[in-house]
Amino acid sequence: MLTIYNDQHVLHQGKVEMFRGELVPCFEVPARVDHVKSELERRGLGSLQAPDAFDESLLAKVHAPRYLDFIAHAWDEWVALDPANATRDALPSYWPTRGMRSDVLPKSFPARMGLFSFDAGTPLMAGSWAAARHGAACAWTAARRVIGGERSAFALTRPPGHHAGADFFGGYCFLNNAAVAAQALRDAGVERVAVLDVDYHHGNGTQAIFYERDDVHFASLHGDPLTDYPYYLGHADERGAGRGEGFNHNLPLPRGTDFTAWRAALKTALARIAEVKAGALVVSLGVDTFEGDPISGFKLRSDDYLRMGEDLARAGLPTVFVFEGGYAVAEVGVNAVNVIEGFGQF
Ligand SMILES: NCCCNCCCCCC(O)(O)C(F)(F)F
Ligand SMILES: [Zn+2]
Repeated sequence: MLTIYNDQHVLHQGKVEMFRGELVPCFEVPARVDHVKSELERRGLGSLQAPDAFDESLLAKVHAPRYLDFIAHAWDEWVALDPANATRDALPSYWPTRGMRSDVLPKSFPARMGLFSFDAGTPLMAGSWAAARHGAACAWTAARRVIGGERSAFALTRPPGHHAGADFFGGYCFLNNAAVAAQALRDAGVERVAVLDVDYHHGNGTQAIFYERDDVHFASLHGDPLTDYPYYLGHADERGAGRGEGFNHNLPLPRGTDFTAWRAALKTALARIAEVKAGALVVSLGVDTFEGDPISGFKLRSDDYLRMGEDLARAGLPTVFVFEGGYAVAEVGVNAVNVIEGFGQF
């Protein structure tokens, strides 16, 4: 399978994140992508390409212009506040909640950090924008290769994207790579695109971006939001709104879910994707469903990812894989590439 690789991902390397009430070293580290890349190369699974030159205006098809403008200049504003900030990651501290306003753009940079985010676990640093922007270019390029006739393509990138909404970052995500890929497929004339999110965490950003649309069907298997991040979206009763009614499909699963139960949910999600007659598939490929993942709660084992790849191939759709989560760093390469291998062998 063709892989489009974001060689600028190393520019994004957070120092700390807020986790269970204290600042801890970031889980979302460059080594995650390095392990996947070296495993792809070790198995000789297809070539690695750089992304095509990317027209940034494409981002405005899934993200709000005022958000893009903020993110693109956030680091410079952070350092302009205080030169000492150049040695610190930018993190939000205040957020608008119920009954407060988000239509007015505050002058305060810290206030805008909170307006455009939903957690304190997503540090922003000097190279974050460049890494995220190049990652979106990878997802867009992977979609273009599939439009051009490739059966599948893999956007190997970080930071991840599925928690990023039209105008907010969070969950280690700034730009929604899967949404960029889905929109690229739509722009190329695919009548209806399915986004299938297999990351442990619900893709709240992707759901929100397409929630009122019937041309992109969103399906997600994830840890039940009653107990798991992102907590405030991802319930089974969220079925879409307006034209989008019926084109959102959440399958929350309890902590401790093993592959047998997980695979049954995947079958249900794929059956619905066939029913809505999707012409192409974007997979938000997170492998934090792994039993050894430090921040997640499912019990999938490494060989299960081969089966997952085979099941995804059986859907018989042109497929764009976009790398999302997975924090058991030693095994993330084997687990992610097992999906790619399983898909390709089928
Ligand atoms: N007590 C729970 C703390 C949760 N901290 C944030 C978890 C973010 C997960 C990110 C991800 O894995 O969904 C992505 F794919 F986006 F990278
Ligand atoms: Zn995740």
